[in-house]
Amino acid sequence: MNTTPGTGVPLPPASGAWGEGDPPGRRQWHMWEKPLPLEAGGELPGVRLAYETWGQLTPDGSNAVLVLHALTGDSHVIGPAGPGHPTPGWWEGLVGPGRALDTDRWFVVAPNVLGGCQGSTGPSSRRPDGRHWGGDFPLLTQRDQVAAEVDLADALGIGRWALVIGGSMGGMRALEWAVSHPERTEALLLLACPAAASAEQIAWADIQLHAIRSDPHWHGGDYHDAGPGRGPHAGLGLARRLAHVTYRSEPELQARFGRTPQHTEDPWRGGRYQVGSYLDHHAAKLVGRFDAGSYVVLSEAMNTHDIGRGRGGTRAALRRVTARTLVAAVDSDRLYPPVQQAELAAGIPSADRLRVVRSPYGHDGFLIETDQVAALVRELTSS
Ligand SMILES: CC(=O)SCCNC(=O)CCNC(=O)[C@H](O)C(C)(C)COP(=O)(O)OP(=O)(O)OC[C@H]1O[C@@H](n2cnc3c(N)ncnc32)[C@H](O)[C@@H]1OP(=O)(O)O
Ligand SMILES: N[C@@H](CCO)C(=O)O
Repeated sequence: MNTTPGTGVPLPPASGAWGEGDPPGRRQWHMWEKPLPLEAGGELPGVRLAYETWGQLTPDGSNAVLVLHALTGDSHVIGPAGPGHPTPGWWEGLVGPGRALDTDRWFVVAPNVLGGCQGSTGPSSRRPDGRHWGGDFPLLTQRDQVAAEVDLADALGIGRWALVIGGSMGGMRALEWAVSHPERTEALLLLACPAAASAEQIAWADIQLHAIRSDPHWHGGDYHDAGPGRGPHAGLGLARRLAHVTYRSEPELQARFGRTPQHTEDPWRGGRYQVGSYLDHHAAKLVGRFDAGSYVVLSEAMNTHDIGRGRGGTRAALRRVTARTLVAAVDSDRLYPPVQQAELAAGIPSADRLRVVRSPYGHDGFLIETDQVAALVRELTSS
């Protein structure tokens, strides 16, 4: 078995690893019958969205909740790792019987984002002619991704979501839902996301894109047929290392790792500090479960995020939202700082005051502080 050097984490085969195959489990697929028209022009044929659901849809369709994942998430909100699900659920504490999104009450739907690599159409998927999309996969925007999710909602018979919830990239799509389809979004919970990607967010993403594209195994994105274990793994690993630092806070890293060497390694003689080893670990885990092409497509899509584009600017766009809304910031988030969520809370007429998730963990706080997120869900769904 090929493994990421020095980690033992298995590398995916370059071909057939993502976006294809129908592993057993709860995952289902929705196929678009027509090509999806894209905001940047052109269209995407053969679109499919992978999704998972929990609970039962009521006959009037009024209890549906849409959960939207972040950059490297997937449809597997809860449940163990298994075939097709390399990680256990990423919001385990939030969804299930007796939890804030109580599946005895709510019908919870979680799609894998368009452009992703866990069942939905993305660069590692095959085009109608059988070749991988690779570097020919078109530029997507959040609006395209939401348009694909609208078709899924229609297919499931959901005319209006009782709640749309998302953090980070998922929050961008949740916002896009509420702005483009206010009549279909009854309540909205936005976590750690902006109205538009800022210069700094674009800058961090650009550096990550450079890391991937400068990997000699990138081949312009056409590496999916390169053979088992071949792909821009080093570039993707670099991108994840950098991103992961932005996902955490400086005080957390300092308190947790300080200047401590990793076990018996000596940083003065080529060994690693603990924090370097920690980043190596997260890089290797991502390389083992995620497609670099999807990472590029989704990062570029996040860079296009600007809720006011073509809508008379951010303030005018936010005024379209009619959903009962809560916006929450993570107090230590240096990637999507609270000032961005304050702008959302102030600009959405139906939003209550900005809520703050207290966490030492930085941006990842929206994934880690599930008790605080659960309290916000309960507040929003009890009224
Ligand atoms: C919606 C979505 O975003 S879905 C995708 C979410 N999941 C991911 O992004 C996976 C990457 N992980 C993360 O982003 C974060 O780990 C979270 C948010 C999921 C969880 O955060 P935390 O619970 O604080 O985990 P933390 O960052 O401390 O990482 C723990 C891991 O680091 C490892 N680790 C800790 N210190 C070191 C070290 N010195 N050297 C090597 N590995 C280390 C631990 O062994 C543990 O490994 P494991 O996850 O394989 O069991
Ligand atoms: N850990 C999250 C952070 C981005 O919000 C992810 O990988 O999706």
